[in-house]
Amino acid sequence: MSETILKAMNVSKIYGKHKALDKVSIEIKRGMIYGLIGENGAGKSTFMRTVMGLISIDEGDIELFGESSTKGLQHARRKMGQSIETPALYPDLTARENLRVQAANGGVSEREIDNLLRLMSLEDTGKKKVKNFSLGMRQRLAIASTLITNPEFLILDEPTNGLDPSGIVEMREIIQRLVKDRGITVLLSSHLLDELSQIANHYGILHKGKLISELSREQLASETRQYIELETSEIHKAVVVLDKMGIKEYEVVNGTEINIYERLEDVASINRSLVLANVNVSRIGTTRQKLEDYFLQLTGGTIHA
Ligand SMILES: Nc1ncnc2c1ncn2[C@@H]1O[C@H](COP(=O)(O)OP(=O)(O)OP(=O)(O)O)[C@@H](O)[C@H]1O
Repeated sequence: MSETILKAMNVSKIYGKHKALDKVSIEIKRGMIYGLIGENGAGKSTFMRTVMGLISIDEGDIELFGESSTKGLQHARRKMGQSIETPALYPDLTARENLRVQAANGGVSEREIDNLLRLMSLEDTGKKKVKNFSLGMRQRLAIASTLITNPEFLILDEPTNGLDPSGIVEMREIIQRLVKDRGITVLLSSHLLDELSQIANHYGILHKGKLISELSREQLASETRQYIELETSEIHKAVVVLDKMGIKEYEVVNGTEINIYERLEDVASINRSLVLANVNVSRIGTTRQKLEDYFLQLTGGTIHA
């Protein structure tokens, strides 16, 4: 069993009469990229702030790297980095100069700064000043500055928010690289499940302060899997045709239904083959349960993006 990095147990946070977090329990193990998904106001930032110790909790317990005492947590938080409240970037300095300023207290070498610039795909920014950076570049530099202290656990609040599609892809690759190259465990948030599903390998769904579901990547994939639904009164004949077509990933659901999990784009030719073999097809079509539909189904609401 891999090491537990964060264990939040029944954490509640109340603002006045509003319960921003309601008994939230989350466990994050080393190497996970844990995606916290929820619409605006669901409590994502509040949860991240409690983990970082930026705000106090009203109920529950937080354990980090096995530490839960006040002193132990203080110590554990030194192994963490976060993008919730990052040091300001200096607009008139270059990426390298900014990192030098952040590194001044930490005794970080130029070589490590080189590594960080490379890791964040900022190595070619040369003399360009931060004020002329794109939002994506600025966000990557902000993450680089949190990496100066060499954290083992990184918390990123909506890291892809506001980025254009290519910036999103770049950020995704960088986060995956951080996990692969440096073994950093990551907790990140988004209000788009579709977006998170491409980065994270574990998901927690927050809704109105409550954690309503937790899933692994595999569970999410099977919950939202796309397939062809075939309805026929002649299941046995249909199976023979599918086998002949070399289709292996299918499931006979009951006496009249087969789910086909491959060749989703081939509905027409599957239908043709069945009909040519005199199979009586009453219905055939693709079910596409998109991730956002799944999210809405769970939360029973609308997303305010
Ligand atoms: N300092 C505060 N005082 C009062 N209420 C607050 C405070 N901070 C957050 N809240 C409320 O707590 C709830 C959760 O906010 P939070 O920022 O954690 O949501 P979120 O899921 O991160 O959403 P967003 O993506 O909009 O930041 C919201 O209803 C918000 O208005």
